[in-house]
Amino acid sequence: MTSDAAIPSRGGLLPTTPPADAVLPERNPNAPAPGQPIPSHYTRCFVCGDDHDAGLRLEVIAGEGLSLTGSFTVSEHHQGAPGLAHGGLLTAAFDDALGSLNWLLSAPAVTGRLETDFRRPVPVGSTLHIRAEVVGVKGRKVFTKAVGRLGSADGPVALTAAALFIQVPIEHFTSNGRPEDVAKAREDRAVRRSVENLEVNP
Ligand SMILES: CCCCCCCC/C=C\CCCCCCCC(=O)SCCNC(=O)CCNC(=O)[C@H](O)C(C)(C)COP(=O)(O)OP(=O)(O)OC[C@H]1O[C@@H](n2cnc3c(N)ncnc32)[C@H](O)[C@@H]1OP(=O)(O)O
Repeated sequence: MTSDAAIPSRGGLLPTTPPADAVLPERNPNAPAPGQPIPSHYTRCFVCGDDHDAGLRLEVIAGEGLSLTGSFTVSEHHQGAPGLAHGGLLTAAFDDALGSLNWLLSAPAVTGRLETDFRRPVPVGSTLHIRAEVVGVKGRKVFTKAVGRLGSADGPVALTAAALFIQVPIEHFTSNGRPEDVAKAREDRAVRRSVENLEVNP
């Protein structure tokens, strides 16, 4: 067996399950109330933005505590195999739904690690219902998990996922994004709302 030295390794998998000393912080009092929408963070976001012709248009609703639900309908733009959703695209939906949990903590964060288990094919035209929750926080690390069900909130399980988010300063976005998009984003209504919610100044 050969090992591919060109692909860097972190020296073992970093877990998406929280350590024993992780905590469950209080929900931020300024976060959307249970039952209220958690808005998109950027109108051009492929998953949650409304300014994207082929986007997933994920809609997210805050749940109790550090939880939320989300849903989107698979369109013909989202195919991998004929008539079936592309797996990577389903993973993108979970990335965003799990990432939206950070609104409840009101701290900007990016995905460090994301795992998805595909348990059932997801046909074009079906609606995927996601339930996601924070399972622990340690320092800057936010541990999360989610399930996706077909057709309804208690439909058959199609996917399960877990992710580790790392909290970052707002400069992560302003310094690393393509400058012209960052400049335009200062006027983006969804970004402005995010920045207000996150209580940070871009
Ligand atoms: C006017 C404009 C303003 C714009 C504002 C916009 C507001 C919008 C608001 C909200 C947007 C949310 C958008 C959500 C979109 C959906 C989510 C995504 O798709 S995000 C994209 C994909 N992810 C990345 O691109 C990350 C790329 N990676 C990095 O940048 C770095 O590696 C980063 C920040 C993740 C960590 O780097 P370090 O230098 O800050 O921190 P270190 O020291 O390396 O790690 C801290 C701890 O985390 C662990 N860690 C780091 N990376 C890990 C990983 N990949 N897996 C597991 N653990 C990891 C480390 O082992 C360490 O743990 P120990 O404290 O030692 O226990």
